[in-house]
Amino acid sequence: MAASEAVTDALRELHARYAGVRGGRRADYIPQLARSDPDAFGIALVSMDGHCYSAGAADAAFTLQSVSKPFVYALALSTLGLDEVSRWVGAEPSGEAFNAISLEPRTGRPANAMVNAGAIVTTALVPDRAAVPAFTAVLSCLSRFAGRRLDVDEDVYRSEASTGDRNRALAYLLRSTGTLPVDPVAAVDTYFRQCAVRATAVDLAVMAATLAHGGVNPVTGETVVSTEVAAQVLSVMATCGMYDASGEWLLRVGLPAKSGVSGGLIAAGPARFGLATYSTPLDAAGTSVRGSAAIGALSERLGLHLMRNPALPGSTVTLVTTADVLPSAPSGRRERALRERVGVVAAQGALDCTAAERVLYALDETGPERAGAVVLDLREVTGADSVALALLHAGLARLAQDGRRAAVVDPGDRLGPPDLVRERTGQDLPRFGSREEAVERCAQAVAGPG
Ligand SMILES: NC(=O)CC[C@H](N)C(=O)O
Repeated sequence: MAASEAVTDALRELHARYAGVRGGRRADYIPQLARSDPDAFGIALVSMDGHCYSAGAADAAFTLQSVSKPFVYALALSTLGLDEVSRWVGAEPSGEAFNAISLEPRTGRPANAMVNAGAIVTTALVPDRAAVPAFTAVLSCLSRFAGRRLDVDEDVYRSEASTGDRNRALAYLLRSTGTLPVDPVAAVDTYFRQCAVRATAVDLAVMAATLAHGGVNPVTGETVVSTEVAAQVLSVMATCGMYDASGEWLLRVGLPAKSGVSGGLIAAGPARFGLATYSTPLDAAGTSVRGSAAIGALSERLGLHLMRNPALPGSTVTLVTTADVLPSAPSGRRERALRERVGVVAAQGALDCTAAERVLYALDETGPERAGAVVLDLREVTGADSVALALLHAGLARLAQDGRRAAVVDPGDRLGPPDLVRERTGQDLPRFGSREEAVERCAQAVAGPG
């Protein structure tokens, strides 16, 4: 491993830059957390291919605390669906601290699943069965996100259970408004256990990467939750994950994230990376000071801000021209004139909706005055998602309606099976193995009989 060490070097550089930052205070309302090492600082990054990079104390274990909340929300969503979960817990930023004693005025629901009140309800929604008690389901879900068997830090659990009256008070308040479906004592106990689950920054980065990867753990390959649920969780993390600092965080860092009072912090770059840090001194919102500085810098350095993510220009269409200018064009006048009326468009890479629009626009650029027929060369296309395919098929159908002939160079069947193409485009689209063959046939067709 040498070349990819450059990624590790970037993390080491950030680690060195922020390790000396002194601000913030460790949480001490859970007495055991005040015993943590304030100097321990770890950073981890996991790619969508499951490659792990880290710097500093990325293997030091600590308790998840509120970082557990999005994953248990994912479990509740997977079990009950968004509509049922939303009957119990909202999805609006509260603008308040994580432990605020406040519920939605009209419904009595907690504002969202990231604040304590909402997380207690979310945990209470996890079915508690004799065969699979609620906490067993929670621990197994968190473990699948992490890709290894996690366990509970019993000291931290006992420390919070013996001092957590504010959360118990919240649970009783919830039951009084009819928004806690189970016994408050049991609900809070499961919630405290979930908060005391132990993991490392590397584990957290794998968990964040699983959300960023549409619910599939990129290290183990296991589908932990559906793509829909992963997107729902990331949405709530983006608007509510940092409590009363969520708006500012989205503005500056631009990533769905979740903080915890034990010093853990995760952020997810959808389809890009899972990021995590560990450092215990916290700011006023309960976020790790070094962690937020490091993840903010990493987002900036890697260009991860969700709203500043332009598609690379010109990376789809590699050629828009008429066949008469291609190197293989014959010298005869008549042949050249016929080939002038054949447009050629070549595309490359993976096609999504943005790329498909570029291809369709390029097809139009070759006609109709200049070219009567068009050859679409898809040999360098590596794949197309269903949205791109639907757009391409519809575009080819429109071309046919306009009376333009089309042919594709598509030996890899990137356009989909011929039956589907026929159904969607309303024609038997001629397919060729080489561009030259396609151009020749189109030129003959444009010339017409004789
Ligand atoms: N922000 C947090 O990490 C809070 C979690 C902690 N267990 C609590 O309920 O107070």
